[in-house]
Amino acid sequence: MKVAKFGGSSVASAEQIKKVAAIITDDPAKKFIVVSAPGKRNKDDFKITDKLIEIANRHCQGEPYGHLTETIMMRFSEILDQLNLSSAIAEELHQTLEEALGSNEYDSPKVDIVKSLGEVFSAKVLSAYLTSIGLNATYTNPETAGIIVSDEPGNARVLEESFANLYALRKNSGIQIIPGFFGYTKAGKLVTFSRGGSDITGSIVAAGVKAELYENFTDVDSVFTVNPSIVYRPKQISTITYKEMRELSYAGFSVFHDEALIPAFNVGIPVCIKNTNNPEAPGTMIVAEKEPTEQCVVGIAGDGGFCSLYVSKYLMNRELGFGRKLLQIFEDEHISFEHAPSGIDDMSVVIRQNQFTAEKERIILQRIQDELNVDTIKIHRDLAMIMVVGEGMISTIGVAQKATKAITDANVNMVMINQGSSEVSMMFGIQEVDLNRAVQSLYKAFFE
Ligand SMILES: Nc1ncnc2c1ncn2[C@@H]1O[C@H](COP(=O)(O)OP(=O)(O)O)[C@@H](O)[C@H]1O
Ligand SMILES: N[C@@H](CC(=O)OP(=O)(O)O)C(=O)O
Repeated sequence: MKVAKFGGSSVASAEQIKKVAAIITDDPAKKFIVVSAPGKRNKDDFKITDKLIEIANRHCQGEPYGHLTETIMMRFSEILDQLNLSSAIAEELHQTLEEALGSNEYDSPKVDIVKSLGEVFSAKVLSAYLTSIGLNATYTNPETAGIIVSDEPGNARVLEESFANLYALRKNSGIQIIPGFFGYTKAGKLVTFSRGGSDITGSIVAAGVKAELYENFTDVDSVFTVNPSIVYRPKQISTITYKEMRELSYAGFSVFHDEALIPAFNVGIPVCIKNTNNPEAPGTMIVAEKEPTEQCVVGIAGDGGFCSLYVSKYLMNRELGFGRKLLQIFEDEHISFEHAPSGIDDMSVVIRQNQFTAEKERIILQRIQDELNVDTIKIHRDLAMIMVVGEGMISTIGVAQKATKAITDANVNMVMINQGSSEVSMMFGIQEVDLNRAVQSLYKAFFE
């Protein structure tokens, strides 16, 4: 039995939903279907989730949002109309949205309820359509399915008991359609995962029902060795390990959420990335282990939006607790760090720039001066991190040399180099403006 997740691009229009229905009809093993909210129909289009977030924000700030509700209603009405389904689902969406918005007060749990509606109604549309073509399909809410999550609005984590709850769904007959992207706390509050989180729901469901395979349907034939918006028609990856994929997803391969691997990995379920628009293509298999190949680098990813705080202090290495005290300051300010490369007398803390508001920066710099008595503090802004990833690179001669040469050939300055402790990646910090040039040069060096 398989779990299939269809992303926003796969349910963006009636035409796409018909392709999804054909894929489900063709494979009776697909018993659990997870769907995202309708996404972009072309590159200039909008995602329903973005509009819902804008509605919630405008509502909280007392700004008009009627035109956005209208836009969402039009998209759903058009889909329903073209699938010959009753418009009742669109009316229900309108009513649910108004109820979720309720009072004028800013209330973050309500934002999550509003954000989830794209997935809820996408799942309702798909189950109605599958039923209309004669399949036994039922809409299953994550609460009924037993997906229990932590109370972290917009950034939920799955709780262990979910898996046993989901296993119980196996006894139900027919095809169960589950909206992705959210779960419920033990107290019954709806909380969403981070953006792109329907991939996480798919993985949780696959782990819970002990599926033989988790298929993640999107709009590309495979995971490519590099983001296709940076390199034209890059090489495809046929097999990749969980470890490699997690590093690459984290570093910018937006095709699959980096938090979506662990649930499936923990119970040994392989994941396959496939194309709704070309289901015949074999896709990319994500597995626990693979045969070593001569080419140890499997992919190159890069992402911007980082900044780094560098401190140096003579004899830092001999000062007991220095690193802990520095990181404690970030923790006290509720800032999580991404990397913390260090030397004998210096240490950098790399964080996501959007966490580093002017106020936080002032407090952190002040505390470092007052409490740690450092010699130097420097902030590097607008950084990008590039990850060169591949199992086996730790025992392959010349990978670092090839990578640094490629970055140098692109005339890009390296602000930071870090051989990840994971042993499957090498990280380079560069200025964000240089990202595409550096990635293109690395691609050429490793894959052309
Ligand atoms: N290395 C990569 N391989 C394949 N696709 C990638 C990669 N990096 C980024 N992408 C982008 O990810 C997109 C698919 O993810 P996403 O837009 O979230 O799809 P969905 O709507 O199915 O959830 C692709 O269209 C592609 O532009
Ligand atoms: N709709 C949500 C969740 C999701 O996973 O979407 P997609 O499959 O389109 O990336 C979002 O936009 O974040």
